[in-house]
Amino acid sequence: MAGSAVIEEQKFSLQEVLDTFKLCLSENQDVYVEHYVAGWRGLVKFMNSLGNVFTFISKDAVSKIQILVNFLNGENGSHYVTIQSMVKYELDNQLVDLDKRGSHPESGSRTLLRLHRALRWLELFLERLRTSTEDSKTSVMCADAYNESLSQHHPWLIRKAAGMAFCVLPGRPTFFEVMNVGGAERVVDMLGDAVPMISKVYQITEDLYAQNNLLELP
Ligand SMILES: CCCCCCCCCCCCC/C=C/[C@@H](O)[C@H](COP(=O)(O)O)NC(=O)CCCCCCCCCCCCCCC
Repeated sequence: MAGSAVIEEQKFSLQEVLDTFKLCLSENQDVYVEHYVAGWRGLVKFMNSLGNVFTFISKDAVSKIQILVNFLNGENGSHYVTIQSMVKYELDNQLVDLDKRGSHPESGSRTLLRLHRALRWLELFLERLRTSTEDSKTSVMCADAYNESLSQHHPWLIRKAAGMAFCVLPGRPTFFEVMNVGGAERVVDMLGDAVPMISKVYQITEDLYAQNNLLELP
């Protein structure tokens, strides 16, 4: 048993994780919640393999993933198959706290919005990684991507803690190794494939939330 766990760990590749985001889009450009959360699960697994410093970040991501999985497996699960159907169902049934937190503090819509904002960070970070050179610093790329996106939604204390976590990110060579995709050239190819996909999922979600005035959900 222990042996097979090790083999499984060896097989883990960021390529598979990012491929999950490809599965998110339906023919009609709806976004499947199941694959969206599976993508995040994989990312969290990757982040955990980088060290314990990231635990406070992964804990929050895991609890948000769990909220969405619970909806998906719950009695109203059929409404949670896509982000589009989830938003419609929750809005039609007044299941979202729109202005301030009240009786629905953990709606699917507000929970997914948090991951959606983090997806923008991921898109920016991966794009930086793709165009980086041997002497680029992952900590700087990560911080720049964060400051340009997610940090705007975080209070000072979280920004401080995130900044400290970035400082202990492994350097680019180790980072690429843990991704387990192959040499730098293969990583660049893989990212060239994955980033446009992630951008698309991000943009579709962003448009949906904007149309419904949900971008500032408390
Ligand atoms: C690999 C480096 C990992 C750097 C991760 C960068 C993101 C930094 C985010 C810091 C979040 C700190 C935790 C707390 C967050 C919450 O306050 C906050 C608001 O929630 P609330 O409205 O319910 O209170 N939550 C959030 O914004 C959601 C954050 C979700 C973060 C997920 C990060 C997963 C990172 C996956 C890394 C994968 C890297 C792959 C690159 C090849």
